[in-house]
Amino acid sequence: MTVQRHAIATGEGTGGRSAIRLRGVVKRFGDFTAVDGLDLEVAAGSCLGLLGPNGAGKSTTMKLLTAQARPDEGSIEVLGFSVPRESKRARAAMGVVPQQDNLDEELTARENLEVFAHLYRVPRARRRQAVDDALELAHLTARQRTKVDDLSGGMRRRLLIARGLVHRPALVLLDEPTVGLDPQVRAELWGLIDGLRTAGTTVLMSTHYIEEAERLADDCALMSHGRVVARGGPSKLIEEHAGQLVVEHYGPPVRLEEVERLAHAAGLTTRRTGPSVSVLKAETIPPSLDEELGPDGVRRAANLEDVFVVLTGERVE
Ligand SMILES: Nc1ncnc2c1ncn2[C@@H]1O[C@H](COP(=O)(O)OP(=O)(O)OP(=O)(O)O)[C@@H](O)[C@H]1O
Repeated sequence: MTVQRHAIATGEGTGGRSAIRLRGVVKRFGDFTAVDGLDLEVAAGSCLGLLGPNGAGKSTTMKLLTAQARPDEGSIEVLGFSVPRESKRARAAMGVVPQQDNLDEELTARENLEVFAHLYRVPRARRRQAVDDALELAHLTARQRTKVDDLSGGMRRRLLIARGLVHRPALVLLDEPTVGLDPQVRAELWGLIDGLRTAGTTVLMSTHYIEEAERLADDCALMSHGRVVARGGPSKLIEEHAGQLVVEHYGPPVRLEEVERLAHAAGLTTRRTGPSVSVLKAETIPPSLDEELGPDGVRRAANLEDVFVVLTGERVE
C-alpha cells in the first residue's frame, strides 16, 4: 500500500492514475446545496482548471479536498488517501495555496517559508535547501530578507505559492491564484504555474478567468450549481459547445431580438454580450439563414468564454 501511495504521490508509473477522485460528493450548508453530487477525477501529472461563476462551488470543493469542510455524502480520495479520514496524511503530501493572502507580515519572505518547511516536516537537514529552492522558484531569492509587509502585491502572491510548494508536494491546489491582480503580475504567475505543470506536479486550479484556464489547463471542468456540467481540454470543449466560428451581430434591441429569433428557429445557440448577439457554430448556418441574418455580422473564432456563457448562463469578467 505504501508503495502504491508513493507512486500516486509522485506521479511515477501511475499509468494515468488519479491524484484526486471525488464520487457523488454532496456538501450542504443548511438548506443550501453548494456541491451537488460531484464526480471529479484529476489524473496524476495533469493541470485541471476548475472553472465556474461565483457561487458555483469551486472553493467549497477545494475545502472538501483539504478537509476544511466535511462532505455530507460521497467519497473523496486525495493522493491515495481517503479524506477526511486520512486528511492529515493527505494534507502533508499536498500543497495548498489559498485565495486569501495569510502570510505573516512581521516575518521576512525567508522566515515565512522556514515556518512552513517546519510545519510540513521537511527534515531539518534538508530545510535550508528546500527554502532556497522555493525562493528561487518564485524568483524571490534577492528579496528573501525583506519583510512581507514591504513586498509588492505580486511578490506576496508568488511567496504564497512558494510557501505551498516548500515541501515539494506531488499535488498543489491553487484557489483563484491570480484573482484581483493586474495583468502583468498575472502573466508572471502564469509562468510560475506553467513551470509546475512542466515539472510534473499535479495542479488543481480554480479560476473564473477564462484566459487563465485556456493558457494553463490541460483539462477543464466547468462547474455550475455544484456540479460539473462539461469536462475536457479547452479546444475540445470549444469545438463541442461553440463550434469553430461565432458571428456577432450588433444593433438596437429589436435587431438583436430578431437575430435571436431567426437563429433559434434554425436550432442554433446564441449568447448576448451587451450590445451584441453572438450566434454559435456559425459554420453550420445554412446560406438561406445567412442571407436573412444580413451582412452586418462580424465573424470570429469561437472561444472558451462562449462555452462558459452558454453552459452556465453567466457573464464573465
Ligand atoms: N460556510 C458557508 N455557509 C453557507 N453557505 C456557504 C458557505 N460556504 C459557501 N457557501 C455558499 O455555497 C455556494 C458556493 O460557494 P463557493 O465559495 O464554493 O463558490 P465558488 O464557486 O468558489 O465561488 P467564488 O468564486 O465566489 O468563491 C455559494 O452560494 C456560497 O454562498
